[in-house]
Amino acid sequence: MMSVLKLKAVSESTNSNPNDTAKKRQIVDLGNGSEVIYIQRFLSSDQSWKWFDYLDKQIPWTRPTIRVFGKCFLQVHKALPGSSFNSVLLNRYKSGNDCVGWHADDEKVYGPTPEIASVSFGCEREFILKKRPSKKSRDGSDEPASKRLKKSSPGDQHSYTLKHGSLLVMRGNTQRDWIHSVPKRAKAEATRINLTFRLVF
Ligand SMILES: O=C(O)CCC(=O)C(=O)O
Ligand SMILES: [Fe+2]
Repeated sequence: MMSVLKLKAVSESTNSNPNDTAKKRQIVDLGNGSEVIYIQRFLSSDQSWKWFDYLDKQIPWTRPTIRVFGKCFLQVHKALPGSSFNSVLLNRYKSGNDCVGWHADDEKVYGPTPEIASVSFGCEREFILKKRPSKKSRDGSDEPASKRLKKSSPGDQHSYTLKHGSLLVMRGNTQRDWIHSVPKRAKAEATRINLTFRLVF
């Protein structure tokens, strides 16, 4: 499913204005140590279209997902002091028919509390986070799943429209307690490219 590709550092600057970025930063506390940060205008529209064109044309999109190790060429950590990333996964959604099903990025290589920073280019798509339907709840109670399901509340699902040039970060216990997806959207005709920065141990 994935291939490894070496990519040279191509740019050190993002053109993002730190004051503007700070204004638009939304931090959502999902509870129990899970947190999401969303910055709608992380990159300017022009800069984001340059990235889109570069990635769309230069990456050999023979597979839907490509993993790149090494130096991250977009300085995402500037917006996230204290965070570090050493790999980036590239996803291309040719149209609204391409999607990612419910999953958590909880593989052992990402450690116990993975931080995942996702930058989006091109067509807007919906990103949904949903509380993980676990067999045994993480808060210590072990009621059957049927009972817990009835307790689900609107706070158990969060949806973001990932805009061109936006940054969404999942951190803390988000991969342990939540799952996420990018569902099919019949109306989304254009291509979306998404980069997810991760720290692989
Ligand atoms: O395309 C996205 O925004 C999310 C992709 C994703 O969940 C993943 O690569 O693990
Ligand atoms: Fe994911």
